[in-house]
Parts: sequence; structure tokens; C-alpha cells
Amino acid sequence: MAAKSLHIAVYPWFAMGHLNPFLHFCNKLAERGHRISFLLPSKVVPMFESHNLHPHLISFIPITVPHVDDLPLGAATTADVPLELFPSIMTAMDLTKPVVECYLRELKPHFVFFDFTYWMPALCRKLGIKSLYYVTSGASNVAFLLSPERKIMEKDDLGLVMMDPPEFYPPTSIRLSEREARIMSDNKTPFDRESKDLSIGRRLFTGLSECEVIGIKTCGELEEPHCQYLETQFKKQVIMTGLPVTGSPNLVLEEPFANFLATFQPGTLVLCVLGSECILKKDQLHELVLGLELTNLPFLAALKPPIGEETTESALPEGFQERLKGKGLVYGGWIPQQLILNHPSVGCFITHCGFGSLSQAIVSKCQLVFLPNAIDQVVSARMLAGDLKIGVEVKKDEDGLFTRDGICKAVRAVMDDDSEVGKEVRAIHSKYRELLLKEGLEDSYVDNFALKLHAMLE
Ligand SMILES: C[C@@H]1O[C@H](OP(=O)(O)OP(=O)(O)OC[C@H]2O[C@@H](n3ccc(=O)[nH]c3=O)[C@H](O)[C@@H]2O)[C@H](O)[C@H](O)[C@H]1O
Repeated sequence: MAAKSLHIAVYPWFAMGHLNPFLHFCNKLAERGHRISFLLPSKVVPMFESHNLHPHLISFIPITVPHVDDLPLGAATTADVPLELFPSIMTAMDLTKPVVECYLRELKPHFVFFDFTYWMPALCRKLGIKSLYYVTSGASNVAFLLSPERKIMEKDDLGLVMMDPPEFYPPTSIRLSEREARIMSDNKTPFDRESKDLSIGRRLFTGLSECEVIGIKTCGELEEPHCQYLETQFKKQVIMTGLPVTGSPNLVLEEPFANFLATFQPGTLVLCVLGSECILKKDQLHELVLGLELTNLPFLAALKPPIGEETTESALPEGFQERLKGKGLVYGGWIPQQLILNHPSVGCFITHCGFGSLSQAIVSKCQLVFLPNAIDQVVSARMLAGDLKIGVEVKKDEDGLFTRDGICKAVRAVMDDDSEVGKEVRAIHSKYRELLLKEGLEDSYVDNFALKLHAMLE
């Protein structure tokens, strides 16, 4: 007998790197007959309509993002503002709590799926609704950065403690630099707007501690030990939802990419994409593109304009585009990453390790180079490069800066035929690729997830 249809309300952090994975997962749940009330910024609704595969089951509920003093007019997600204004997006999201409460009273869902709204578990308890914290960035970084062993709520400055893994963390080679260690606990973190109690670490930790159950976009083939560790530490169920590995079918590569890629030998081109949020400073953008030039390999790089620059093209080193014409293309806009990743010419993928890109990277046939940006991406990169050894991380100095030589060295390490490291990561990567491409793997996780939710209602 078909399991009873659940009614789930979702309210993701106003970032495309969260909204997209939540929608993907809602499509998978709607495929199984469950009803979804998807609360999201009004501005995003038109973009999402075309990706709603079950409009009779998934209803978008537009939320007006309140204006907060220093936000540009109309800003609704992190894609609309630089990193230093993320706190204002967070404050705006917190200001929607009364409206969200009204909707939840009216909708009466069985569950609410949330992430950055630390107040959601308490609100759900008041309304008799179960709350699930849905982690879209994988398990290893949440376990490393936010484990209860870290005592984030008691310690003001975790400082150097964060450089090493928590005591009972699964065996790992992951270590953070002093600069990286301070990002999660430094009171000047982007979310520390009202007081240190709202630092990003405390915000996320509160949500994880107070929710009834944790869901994580990952799979046991990659992060089983980290999910078990989180279950032990947070003393609650942690349910994996699998990794989306198949892109949208029947999409055709358009210009200028189709013609450009067609000119190269199979497996020779380096693709570099740094996600929807990463904005490099101009000097680092120069180091990146000059490093790509040093590899003597063809490349396609999608890079947002640095702060203060109108376009990416105008920010490039003098004469760079002319010098590289035909061999290198630096693109300032959005590119169809997943489609290009699967093009036969592409042989190496430099990724910032956003979890959406990581799952695409692992099932690609490319050699992998990691150039992480946000702190969760740094931990994911260290786990994949240091523990699983499916790629190579670009070396950075103690200030978190990389050089053109570092870029070139990491790419050559995985692309040179005579590189032992290249052979090792290629063999290990193909093992994980086969594991993740196993027929029906993601669906088996989603089926199991739905069963466990039902069990919570019995
Ligand atoms: C809060 C943060 O959100 C981030 O999202 P971000 O967009 O940076 O990265 P992805 O998760 O790879 O998501 C990026 C998605 O956009 C696609 N894409 C991106 C650029 C482009 O030019 N073309 C594309 O098709 C890419 O294929 C992927 O599907 C990260 O999760 C991070 O871990 C999380 O903490």
C-alpha cells in the first residue's frame, strides 16, 4: 500500500546554493506523491517555475524580503550582494518570521525543512510541527566545524582549536590554517550583525541542536562515518538523501561554448568554475588566469567580475584575451557547468568545492583540482583531496592566497601523463564515480528518507 502522502513546508537560506538543492530534493519527494509548500523570496519564483517538475504537488509561496538598511533595493539572495552584506540578507530573513508563522499556522504541514533560520525549531514546537534541518553542503564539513564537541555556544573564540578535528571525528588528515580556523568563530564573521550570539557558527549550531531530525544531501559511499559521527554527537537521527548525479536531460550546449569546445582534443581542456557566490579579488583573478596560461592547456574559466570592475573581461591582465585567443576563454557570466563537464574535450575541472559542483565533479570523467572559497568548501576539499585522494588541492599561503605557479602545479600534477599523483587520483576517482553512478542509488536514499519520516509520525 502506498505510504500516506506527507505535507512538507520548506524554507531554505536565501542563497542559490541552498534554494537549488532544496528544490531538487522537493522534486524527488513530489515524485513519490508528497506535497510541498516551498517558501522562498518572491524574486526567485519565476526562475524556479521552470524547474518545478510537479506543479500539482509543489506550491511556491512567495515571501517578500523585507528591506534592511544597507541592502541594495530589490536584493533578495546572496547572489545579489557581496559577502559583507550577507548579514543583511540574514537579518531580512529573520524579519520574515511573523509571516512564516502565519503561513505555517494555515498550512499545518507534517514537517518543516529549514537550514539557516535558527528560530525554526522553536517555532515548529509551538505549532506542533516537526522540524528537519536539511544540510545541503555535505556531512564532513558540518561534522568538523559544528560538532557539539566544539562547545560553540560556550566559547567566544574557538580560535586555534578549530585547526584540528574534534576528538571523536572520523580518522582524517583534515587540518585548517590559523586564518581558516578563525572564520567560523571570529566575531567579525559575515553573520555577526547583532551580537556574537548570532555568529554563523552559533546560528547553524542552534538549528542543528534544536531540530528534531537532520537530513543531509550526501551518501554513505562518500560520508557514512561523518553521518554516524553527527548522529552520535547530536543524539538524533541523521538521514542521508543521496547525491543528485544526473543533469537535466536533452539540454543542448549553446554558443559560444559548443564551437569553442569542439576545437580541442578529447580530455585536454581545463574547465574552471567557482560557483554562484565566489568573487575573486582582481589580483587573485590574475593569478588564476595566468596560472591557466602557464599550463599550456586550453581552458574555459567562468569567473564573476571582481568587486569594483564592470566586467570580467575589463579586469583581465593587459592583452590576455588576445594572447590566448582560441586557446583560452574567460567568461564573465553563468555557464552550463554540468553540460560542459560532460563534454569530451574537458579533461580537468577546477572547482571551488560547493557541494552541488562536487557531486557533479565526482561523477565526471575529469581530473579534479580543488580551489575552495567558503570555509565549508575548504573542509570538503581537504576531505576529498587528503582522505579520499580523488583530486588535488591548490596550495595557498597563510593569508589564503594562491599563485599562478600553484594553479599550474596542481593542474599539471593531475594532467601530466607521467605524474604518479595523476595516475593515483584518476584510479581512485573512477572507483568513486562508479559507486555514485550505480543505477537507482539516489532514489534508494530518497525512498529510505521518506520511510524514516513516516516512522517519525507513527
Ligand atoms: C551557501 C553555499 O552555497 C554554495 O553554492 P555555490 O553556488 O557556490 O556552489 P554549488 O553548491 O556548487 O552550486 C552551484 C551550482 O550552480 C551551477 N553553476 C554554477 C556556476 C555557473 O556558471 N554555472 C552553473 O551551472 C553548478 O553546476 C552547481 O549546480 C555552496 O553550495 C556552498 O557549499 C554553500 O555553503
